[in-house]
Amino acid sequence: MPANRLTLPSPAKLNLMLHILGRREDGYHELQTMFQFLDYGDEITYALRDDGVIQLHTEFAGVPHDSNLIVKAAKKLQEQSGCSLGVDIWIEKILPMGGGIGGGSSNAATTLLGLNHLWQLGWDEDRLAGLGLTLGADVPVFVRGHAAFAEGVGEKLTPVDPEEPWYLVLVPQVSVSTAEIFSDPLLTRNTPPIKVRPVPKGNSRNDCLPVVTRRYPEVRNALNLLGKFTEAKLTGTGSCVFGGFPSKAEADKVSALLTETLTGFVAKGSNVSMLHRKLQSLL
Ligand SMILES: C[C@@](CO)(OP(=O)(O)O)[C@H](O)COP(=O)(O)OP(=O)(O)OC[C@H]1O[C@@H](n2ccc(N)nc2=O)[C@H](O)[C@@H]1O
Ligand SMILES: Nc1ncnc2c1ncn2[C@@H]1O[C@H](COP(=O)(O)OP(=O)(O)O)[C@@H](O)[C@H]1O
Repeated sequence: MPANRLTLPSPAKLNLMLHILGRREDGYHELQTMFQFLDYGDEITYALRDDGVIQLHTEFAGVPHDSNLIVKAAKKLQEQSGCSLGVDIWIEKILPMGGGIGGGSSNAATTLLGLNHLWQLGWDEDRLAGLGLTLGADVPVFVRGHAAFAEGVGEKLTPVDPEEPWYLVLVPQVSVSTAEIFSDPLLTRNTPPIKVRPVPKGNSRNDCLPVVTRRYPEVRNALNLLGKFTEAKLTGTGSCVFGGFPSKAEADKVSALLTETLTGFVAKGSNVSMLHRKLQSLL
């Protein structure tokens, strides 16, 4: 008997570097970025319904039910698969919104994989990633579940295996809109593409950083404080900043000093997402 209830993790991601190569005719930007997952994230529970209704029971401040990426992902999958089943959904949300750690995209990907399992659709990963891309540029990497060098708008993925340090992630109390940063006239949009693989060391810049720090003093402050202990970087379009440490103890030590005044958390970097590790254990 297949389970009629499923609880799955929905991990965060970091952009270890992010270069902006240019702007396409549709306004989207061509990127080169490196994604790695964190063993840290939300937890989503799905319970099967046989009446076709899709109901998210957890309320999100500022996000109407039908605009939630969890609901959008479920509805699209239901429509495109012609499935007559429905689902009740609850989420324990710990990932900050607008933090550049991909919470919304991750929730959408977890929902696609979770419902593919619960509704027994048998879709393969290519098909799920294709549907995911229509929900957001970052969804495919969460569907694939392996750390990746990404090109295009983030959909051309090459699996990579960077080191897996412990990270201290600081969460400045501001929500940064991705669209706002990409529409800033001062954004660097002409970084030459990296053509050799693996990506040579010294390419860890994030082209969004100058624009984000100019607009958000809170992010500048977090980068300065963390930068006293390790190389401090911005993930995605922010607001979160992060730094790597060789052990949990060292990350915890710096965390104890900085989280007196700032919000943050410590988590292990991971090249195989915890969602995929959990799904593997169900098979
Ligand atoms: C740049 C990244 C790096 O991971 O930023 P974060 O959002 O994670 O900070 C992502 O690719 C973001 O992906 P995602 O958050 O899914 O973006 P989307 O919802 O698809 O796009 C939001 C808006 O940002 C702009 N946008 C997004 C991605 C891109 N490559 N070029 C763009 O110009 C577009 O104006 C778009 O309408
Ligand atoms: N399930 C969801 N989780 C988080 N944000 C969501 C979700 N559904 C819709 N959103 C919207 O998407 C925006 C971007 O969210 P998120 O992916 O967390 O940020 P980022 O891409 O900066 O990491 C939020 O500000 C919110 O309005």
